[in-house]
Amino acid sequence: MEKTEENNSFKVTGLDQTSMERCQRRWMQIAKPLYGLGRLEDAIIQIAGIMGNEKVSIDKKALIVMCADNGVVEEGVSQTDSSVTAVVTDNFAEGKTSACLMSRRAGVDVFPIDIGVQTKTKVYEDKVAWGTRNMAKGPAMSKKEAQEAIHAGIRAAWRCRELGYQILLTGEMGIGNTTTSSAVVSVLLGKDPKEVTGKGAGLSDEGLLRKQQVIRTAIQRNRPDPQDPLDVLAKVGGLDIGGLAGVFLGGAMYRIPVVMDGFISAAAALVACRIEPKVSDYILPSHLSGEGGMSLVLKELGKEPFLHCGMKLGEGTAAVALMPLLDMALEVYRHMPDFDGIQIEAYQPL
Ligand SMILES: O=C(O)c1ccc[n+]([C@@H]2O[C@H](COP(=O)([O-])O)[C@@H](O)[C@H]2O)c1
Ligand SMILES: Cc1cc2nc[nH]c2cc1C
Repeated sequence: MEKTEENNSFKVTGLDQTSMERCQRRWMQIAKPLYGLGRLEDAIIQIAGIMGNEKVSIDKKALIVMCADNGVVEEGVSQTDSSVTAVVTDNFAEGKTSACLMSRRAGVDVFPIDIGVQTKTKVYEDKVAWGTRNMAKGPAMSKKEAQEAIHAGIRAAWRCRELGYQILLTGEMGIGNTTTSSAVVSVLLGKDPKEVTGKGAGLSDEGLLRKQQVIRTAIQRNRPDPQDPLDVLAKVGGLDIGGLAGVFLGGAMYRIPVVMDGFISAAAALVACRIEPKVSDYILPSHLSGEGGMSLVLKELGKEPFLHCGMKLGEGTAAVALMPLLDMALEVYRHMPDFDGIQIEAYQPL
């Protein structure tokens, strides 16, 4: 990525070690088997390091859903056509999506953003373009558009911080975005499209072969530079991926934990970490999406998913699904007696 004034403003500092040590000490004092809550304990320690406070709180949770269309859909890479993006985006406005319903149960507030749907929608608009161009024929976006998408994501993170949100969850809606995500991951990890591409929202075996070939063509035609994440995002990515990369960057800049969702969100996290590697400290994974190269991205980012449910719905659903687990771990962290407390109770008459 070129060194511009804007790039230099991605200021990310490290985790607060003192808060992490205090948090770890508290976990060790709690009257339970040592490391009994496993990686849920690590997650709370990580959040303490991000917040700079061992008194961890993630009561206010925001799911940011980036909605956008992808020009490559005209190549027949998805089982539905692009009009579905706008329909589902509008359903977000009415709370009628899987992510909205799950969020209602998990105490998460949902913020859908139209960053690039090809028609007018009913959700908050921060449109960089009316969809991207077909990457099989030329670059999906200009570098400026890719940069603007990232900045829209940073703005969304900033607005959430201003509203007092303590954890950000990433979600997206965009027909064709498993194709763009596969292309981005293929280039950034140096893998053949075959290794990272899955059936998305439900392609046939034949459709999958076509999708892999379209991705191969797009990469050959545009020759994105694997050393330049912005170039990769612009040429074979999408506005939703760019927006989510911005949310990851913004979360790290404003010291708010950001939860990764599925494959599209993982591709965005990869872009953000290639722009600024320190962003990785601020990312919590949620699940192992059944889609394509998810495990390769998780490995590259050094993240172990918490959930292995075979989910691949997108919208932020798996990030939301992780919230009750974190809330339960926090309940123990905050309220469980420590070993001393238990000893005192043991002397009470039965
Ligand atoms: O998150 C995932 O891993 C995931 C995997 C497969 C499909 N999706 C969702 O399905 C849509 C993209 O599927 P497709 O086949 O049109 O690329 C998009 O709106 C995503 O939210 C999401
Ligand atoms: C109906 C539908 C809902 C979705 N939500 C996320 N991706 C989606 C794809 C389809 C096709």
